[in-house]
Amino acid sequence: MTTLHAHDVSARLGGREILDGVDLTVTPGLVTALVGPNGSGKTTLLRTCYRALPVAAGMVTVDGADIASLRRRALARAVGASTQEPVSLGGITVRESVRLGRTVTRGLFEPLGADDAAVVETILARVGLTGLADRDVLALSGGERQRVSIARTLAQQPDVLLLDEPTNHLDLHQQLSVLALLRELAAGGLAVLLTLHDLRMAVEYCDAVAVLHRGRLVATGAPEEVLDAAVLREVFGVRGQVRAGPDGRRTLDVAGLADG
Ligand SMILES: Nc1ncnc2c1ncn2[C@@H]1O[C@H](COP(=O)(O)OP(=O)(O)OP(=O)(O)O)[C@@H](O)[C@H]1O
Repeated sequence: MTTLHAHDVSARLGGREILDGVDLTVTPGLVTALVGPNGSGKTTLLRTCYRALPVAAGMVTVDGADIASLRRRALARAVGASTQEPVSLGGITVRESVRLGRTVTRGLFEPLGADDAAVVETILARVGLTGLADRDVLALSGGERQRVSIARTLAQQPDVLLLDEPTNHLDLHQQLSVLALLRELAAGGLAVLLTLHDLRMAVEYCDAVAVLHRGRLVATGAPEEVLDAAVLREVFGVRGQVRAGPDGRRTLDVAGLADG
């Protein structure tokens, strides 16, 4: 099982410091939601964790190894990222797009075999894409494309799964099924970190939340511990609280905007 750590990570974009000394652990077996207001640095932090953006200071490690020094294929085996970038330019089918996830951990001339085809079919089925497998990726809705991006990352079979807003184009049924799939994968030992705007989803479906505010990680831990009235007010500007129901399920009640 593989743990990803961001150690005292700072990042700069356009000459501005976007992240400032972030320490975050992405633990195997848990689904961790990275939450925070617009512009707080969530996507930037995620990008440093899969080396799409170099850190200005600090280090990201997987099982103790600095990802800056990993070879491309070793990094792809350790860390997979589903981003908000378009899944491909088109002209390829959903199945072919998901197959691309198998190639990133291979050499250029290492052909895919029957095992790879079986993995692709299993993942297409798990993400509910079997019926769309022969469609051109450009002929899909936003939500369908989002699932292709997730499926392609899963096809990579990484130990740490990073997802940038994996549910933002999905209808409620698909949102819940993606979150259920992530929980299932985490139960199998994967470390999962996803950015999420929907705090209710984070509270109800994630094991842990990490709160970013103005480029700093202000709290991390179980949702009911982290999202207290003060954090909801000061970071998110709302009045609210996390409640535990009699069945043990957590819910987030938001009463309205915080004063001022
Ligand atoms: N290329 C860039 N150059 C300069 N600043 C940038 C660049 N990209 C992003 N930023 C700034 O970095 C900050 C953090 O952006 P980021 O996308 O990480 O935030 P976020 O928390 O993911 O936001 P959102 O919830 O709106 O998606 C924002 O203030 C944004 O304007």
